[in-house]
Amino acid sequence: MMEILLVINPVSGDINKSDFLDFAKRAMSKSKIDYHLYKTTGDKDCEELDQLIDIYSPEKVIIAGGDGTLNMFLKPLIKHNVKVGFIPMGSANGMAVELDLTDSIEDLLIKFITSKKTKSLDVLSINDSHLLLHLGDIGANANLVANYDKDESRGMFTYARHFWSEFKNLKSFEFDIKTDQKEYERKGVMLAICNGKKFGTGIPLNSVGKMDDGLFEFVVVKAIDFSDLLKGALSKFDDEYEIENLETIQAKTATVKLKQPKLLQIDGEVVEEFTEFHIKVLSKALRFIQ
Ligand SMILES: Nc1ncnc2c1ncn2[C@@H]1O[C@H](COP(=O)(O)OP(=O)(O)OP(=O)(O)O)[C@@H](O)[C@H]1O
Repeated sequence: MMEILLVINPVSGDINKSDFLDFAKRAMSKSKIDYHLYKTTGDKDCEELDQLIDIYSPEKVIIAGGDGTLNMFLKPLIKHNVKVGFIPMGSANGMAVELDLTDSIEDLLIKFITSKKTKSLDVLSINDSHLLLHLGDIGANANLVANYDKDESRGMFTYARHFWSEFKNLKSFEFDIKTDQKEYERKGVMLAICNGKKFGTGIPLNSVGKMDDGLFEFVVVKAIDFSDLLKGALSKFDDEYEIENLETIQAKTATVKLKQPKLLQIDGEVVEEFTEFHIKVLSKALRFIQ
């Protein structure tokens, strides 16, 4: 059995990964680790990874890329029940905050190579076809991500430009949520689906989420004013802070119905428009290396 399959997204976050790759190759050769390297191409990567795991049966798959890169591989990672390490090298890296991956990328790699400990994380299944590890939403943020994706320029300035234009033009929309417990009729500018606590930019959107509790949370954002956003951004370091105008609804399963079709964004990637979707928890489905 092979020890490690290292997956690298060469384009994520506009970061050059050749130094990291050199470091990884040296570290693994020095430790006499049997490894295989896979660089993503942006085409059929998920199927490729599924086949590589079939062929090599690695004990661990370590993925270096952005949140979207990790999300893209959830299906085969869960199917093969392999141990997973994630090295955040994307532009926003919300997952890194959530998973507390604060060490340097080199230290993280060494930890993932050497550690035998794992923690199993829940994954959310949407309409039995899309998997969500961290956070999804419809409304303001999904539009923001879609417009940012279409823009040829990248980076924080471009993101900020889209951020302001999106949040200036917020329109609420109506939706019904039916959970395993209760039914809700709501209106808001954003409906977030959270497996964990943190929001992409560090805003503590949901304070009750745990990634291994068999539950997920909806956060209904009823209206955002700029002072709330500012407070949210400034409270990065203060987990106690919660933005007003938020309602949290916890569930094991749920169906969401929208009056009009809306874009759904999952782990930083825009999926498609939905008027109805169903969410369930795949309890402790992903074995994450600690
Ligand atoms: N070699 C490649 N060339 C172009 N695109 C790729 C390549 N490999 C992977 N991708 C694409 O990269 C995306 C995932 O990027 P990811 O979200 O991890 O990085 P990111 O830097 O956070 O992205 P963004 O800049 O959009 O926030 C997927 O859509 C995938 O198809």
